[in-house]
Amino acid sequence: MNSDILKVLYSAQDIKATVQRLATTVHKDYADVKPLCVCVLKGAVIFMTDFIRAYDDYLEIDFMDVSSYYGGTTSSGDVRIDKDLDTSVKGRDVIIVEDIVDTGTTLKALKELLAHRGAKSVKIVALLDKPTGRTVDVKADYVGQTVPGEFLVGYGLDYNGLYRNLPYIGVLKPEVYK
Ligand SMILES: O=P(O)(O)OC[C@H]1O[C@H](OP(=O)(O)OP(=O)(O)O)[C@H](O)[C@@H]1O
Ligand code: HPA
Ligand SMILES: [Mg+2]
Repeated sequence: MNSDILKVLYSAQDIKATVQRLATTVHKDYADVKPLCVCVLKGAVIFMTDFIRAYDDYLEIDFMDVSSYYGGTTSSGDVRIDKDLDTSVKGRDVIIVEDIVDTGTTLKALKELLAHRGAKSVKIVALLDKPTGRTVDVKADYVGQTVPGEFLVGYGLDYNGLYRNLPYIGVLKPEVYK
């Protein structure tokens, strides 16, 4: 699996420091509230589990499965809800926890949906932001790292369902998907 990686962008240690910084920054804005952290399956699952443990205060969690990629390296532009939340977001301060903002399709749709359902506030914490990929107008409120326009894998990010379990984030060798 490691031999499929062209270069490592963020080591496990880099990611740990980034996640801790994000949790501390986000917490400052939620000092008096118990936010509902919504993990966007499956990519954000690794980030979410580390983020909530670095967040040293009351919070609740829930999960939503939204897909727009269907296994490839380019977005289809459509978003499909495969698993909905169990929790009502009405009146809640929601933090969407996402691994990467690329075209922005997933997060724009999700943010609008949760606001429409009556969330008191909806903010986005994204471990990675790939601004060169953006095709729709959406911005994460908290960003861990801004990344170049390459296809990344590891720490939750997949190619064809694989590489999510890499402890680091790296660039896949183009010959793997070409
Ligand atoms: O900004 P976008 O262009 O929408 O891309 C970002 C989304 O794409 C990936 O998820 P994907 O839909 O591939 O599903 P997964 O999380 O199950 O890997 C990634 O985890 C983000 O959720
Ligand atoms: O760079 C990426 N890697 C994996 N999944 C993704 N989904 C959007 N961008 C990416
Ligand atoms: Mg995802």
